[in-house]
Amino acid sequence: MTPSARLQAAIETLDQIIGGAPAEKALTAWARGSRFAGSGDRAAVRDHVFDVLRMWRSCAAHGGIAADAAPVQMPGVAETEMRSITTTETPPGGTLSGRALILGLLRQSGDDVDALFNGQGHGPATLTMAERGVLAQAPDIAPLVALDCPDWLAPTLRADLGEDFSPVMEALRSRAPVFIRVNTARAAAADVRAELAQQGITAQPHPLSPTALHVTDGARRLRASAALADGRIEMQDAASQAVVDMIEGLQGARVLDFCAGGGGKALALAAKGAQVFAHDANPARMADLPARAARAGVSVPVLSTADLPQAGPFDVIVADVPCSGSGSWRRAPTAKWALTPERLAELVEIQAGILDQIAALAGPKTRLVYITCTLLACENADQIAAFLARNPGWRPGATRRLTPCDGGDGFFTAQVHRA
Ligand SMILES: C[S@@+](CC[C@H](N)C(=O)[O-])C[C@H]1O[C@@H](n2cnc3c(N)ncnc32)[C@H](O)[C@@H]1O
Repeated sequence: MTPSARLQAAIETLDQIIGGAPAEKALTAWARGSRFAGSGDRAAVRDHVFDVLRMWRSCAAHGGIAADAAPVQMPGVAETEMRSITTTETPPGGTLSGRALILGLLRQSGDDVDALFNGQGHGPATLTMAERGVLAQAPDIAPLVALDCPDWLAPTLRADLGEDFSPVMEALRSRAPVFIRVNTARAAAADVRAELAQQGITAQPHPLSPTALHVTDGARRLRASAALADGRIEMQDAASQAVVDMIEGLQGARVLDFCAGGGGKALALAAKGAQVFAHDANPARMADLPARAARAGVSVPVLSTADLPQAGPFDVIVADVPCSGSGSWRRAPTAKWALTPERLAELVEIQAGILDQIAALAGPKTRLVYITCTLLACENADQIAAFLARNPGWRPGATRRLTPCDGGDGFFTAQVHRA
């Protein structure tokens, strides 16, 4: 496919998303109906679509969508949770469309729109007079639109991030870097790097974690690598690895991963020599964990809620709680537009409940480790302060907050100990 044809495919996929289709479904449907597309084409179309999802507001504004244009219905989000995204002061007020969004994207990246919208082959039709009119005008983009920040959340993010607000919001507009975690129980990082290099995959050590390698070239070849297939590496963000590195004394420790989900943290904990037990309120989320653990050469027994009271005592209980995910909006950009004040309040309540649940499971020597991938203080430091206020028998321990400006996703971790 030509670069223009890939853009046209992204335009059509975005039209499906505007119509209410979840992004992944729309991309899969396009790929199924486009057997001629190779893996490079599919990757390029996906990149265009996700670039727009990350920069939806600014793409709409640069594409000439006016403030009163149709509300953006983010894919996979219940109607009650949908928020309208308005792009103020952007004449002349076209209709929201995949074509306008892609125009807005190209305008921001400085690409030659005329050369790409050339009407040839399967590429987009040539520019209309109205589109030429939009492109001819100097864009007048409000600062929060330029940062692709939801208006309602800006005061909170500003207060919580301080001078990091703009750099962090800017970073969240870009693609996330690709990281792997070397399973150091099975392989040395240097050997993995050398093996990957032979397959055309360049991976560099990263300061966030000694187990992290930043894949700077050939990331798409990872899926076919023997190291991934046999559990010597896992796909895992570097900051996600860094928060596990913070937990001391893991060798031989009995650790409960209370919110294990797919098991990313559980496997990282086990690789450090912990005897890890996995639990999740939604056991279906742990479906892949046994196979992943076997591949990594560890055993991670799954505990049901009914098993928990008898399974202790644990040296460490980790709660990688559900959160707004604001630290990982690069990877899951629709979450940025789907979050509402009501959902955030609900998450804060769930997190407080989980902290109380793990405290109730703790023995006299158990340490609690709270983890989120959010940047919001109400889900992070404030949550821990509220827990300590409710529970005078606990004292604060090590805390760390990472933002995308540190290189990985935004993460927060806080440990609490018996007073
Ligand atoms: C951030 S995800 C966990 C990610 C996982 N630890 C990893 O590293 O791949 C949060 C998980 O918490 C689970 N969860 C939500 N509410 C819970 C609760 N009250 N008790 C336990 N787990 C809960 C969700 O099902 C979800 O799998």
